[in-house]
Amino acid sequence: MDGQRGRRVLDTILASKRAEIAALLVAPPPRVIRAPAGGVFKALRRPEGGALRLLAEVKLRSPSAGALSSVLRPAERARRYAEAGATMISVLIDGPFFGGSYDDLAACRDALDVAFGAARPKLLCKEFILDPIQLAMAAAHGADAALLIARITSAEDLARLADAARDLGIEPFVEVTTEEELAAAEHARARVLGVNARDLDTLVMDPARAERVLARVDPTAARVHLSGLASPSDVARIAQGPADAALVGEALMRQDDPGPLLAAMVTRAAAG
Ligand SMILES: O=C(O)c1ccccc1NCC(=O)[C@H](O)[C@H](O)COP(=O)(O)O
Repeated sequence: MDGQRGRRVLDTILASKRAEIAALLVAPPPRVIRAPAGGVFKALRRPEGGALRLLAEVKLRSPSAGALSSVLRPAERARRYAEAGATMISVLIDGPFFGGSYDDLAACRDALDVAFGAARPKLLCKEFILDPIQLAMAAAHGADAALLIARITSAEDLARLADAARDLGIEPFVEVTTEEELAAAEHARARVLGVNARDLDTLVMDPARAERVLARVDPTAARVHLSGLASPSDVARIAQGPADAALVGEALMRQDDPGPLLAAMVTRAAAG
């Protein structure tokens, strides 16, 4: 995909978010509140000599891939991810571009609570967050952590949003692409840091740049590789580097039953 198109996609997503935020600010608050679990940082840290943690994503479609599998409903897919060994489940809640919703997040949380109780994987709300009202929605619908994308905010707004997330008891999971964005994440005191191999302005994958930026993240943080992993051997390659965890979306979403592929990835995450 060319760079111009990527920038247009991100700009269109952000324009749609601003309209959604305006509507959320005048809507009644959600009626059911689901308390966050805490412990996200610890869950994502890789023990000395231990296995890379895996995060599995629910995204029904994406601007780069188009439609993905919808055979399993999000809650059933989240349950399969948990059974196959995911430490965290990321739920894309954007509707217009990714086919998700806050209701999907709540359904995943309720299903995981029933099936696994306190041993359930943590839940990440993946959204283009520009305003604290979106964090309140994420918390109410069952998130333990919320994605904050350094590319789409100023450093000061990123720090304010990270504080607002902590005030709600959810972990700010800050996504960066470049060294400059890493500095903004550090200013926001993020301790869970994702480095995206996909540049959101161009939608182009650059694993070498992701590896370079990840190597510069404070080693006391939970360091997460994001995007572009398609196979167990891709996971094994990341497991040999400094990352604590890696997130897999599209490759799992291409599977009607993601269990076998995720289980094979979990095996290679341990073996390196
Ligand atoms: O996935 C996209 O096309 C996309 C477009 C614009 C903004 C964000 C986008 N994706 C978010 C992500 O980076 C991924 O969902 C996530 O890291 C998983 O990546 P993958 O395993 O490559 O699906």
